[in-house]
Amino acid sequence: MYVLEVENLIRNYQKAVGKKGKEDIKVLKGLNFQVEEGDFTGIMGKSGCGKTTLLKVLGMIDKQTDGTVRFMGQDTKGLSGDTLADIRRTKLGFIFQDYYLMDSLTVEENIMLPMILGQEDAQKMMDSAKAYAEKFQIDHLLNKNPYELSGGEKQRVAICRALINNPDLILADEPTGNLDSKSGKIVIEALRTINQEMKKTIVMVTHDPQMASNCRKIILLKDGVILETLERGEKSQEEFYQEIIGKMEEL
Ligand SMILES: Nc1ncnc2c1ncn2[C@@H]1O[C@H](COP(=O)(O)OP(=O)(O)OP(=O)(O)O)[C@@H](O)[C@H]1O
Repeated sequence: MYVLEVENLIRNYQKAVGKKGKEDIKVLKGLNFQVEEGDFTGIMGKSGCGKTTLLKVLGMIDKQTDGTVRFMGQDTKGLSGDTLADIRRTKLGFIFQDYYLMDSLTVEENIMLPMILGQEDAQKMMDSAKAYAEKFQIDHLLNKNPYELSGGEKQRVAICRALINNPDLILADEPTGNLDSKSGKIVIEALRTINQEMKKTIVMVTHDPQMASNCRKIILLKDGVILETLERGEKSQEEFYQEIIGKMEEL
């Protein structure tokens, strides 16, 4: 089963030229790929090549200019804003570099937020939040506010929030980008657990080859097209890391 099917995906932005003119900036120039259920797919490429743009379209935060994105077999093109918002809240989990936690809420409330918006039963929400917090060793922080936490702890809160509705797909944009290497390792370990134990499908943007070597597959973007897709296959993580480093020179 494909979680995502992307066909001829094009995303242009418009730039003002002179007083009245407009010019297209072509960012994604016709991408084709699929993400299978259970995949852990990385997206890599130079700064400005369109990684975040792609993740936003896959996460239905942004719309493509042309082409097709099917999520769980459904073409997202004709869906209303409300339907897209429902899909984002119930079927997708987002993890961002900057965490996007609400400082005015406790850690527990932050984790429960997608369920609160869905008006779920209070006890069910608290039980789920506690279970995920225990799984990622932040249960002792449930009554604190995000501003009292380290970056690595914040990102684990964001991971729990991303999982709380049992989504079909997790989208992560540079999830270790703001973390030191020790916290980054804890976060990537959490993502591996989510993928391998919980069988969640993950698409992760990263510029870090060490992070990327945890993926099963890597899409390399260059100049708005897919330069190559790397498969880990039977390679060890170290061998895959070396392959990624080699390919990065071509980006
Ligand atoms: N809303 C927008 N309007 C116009 N141009 C945009 C907009 N968003 C992004 N761009 C441009 O599109 C290109 C791709 O941006 P994007 O953020 O997707 O790149 P990226 O690969 O994620 O970069 P980085 O690794 O630096 O985060 C860049 O040239 C950027 O300036």
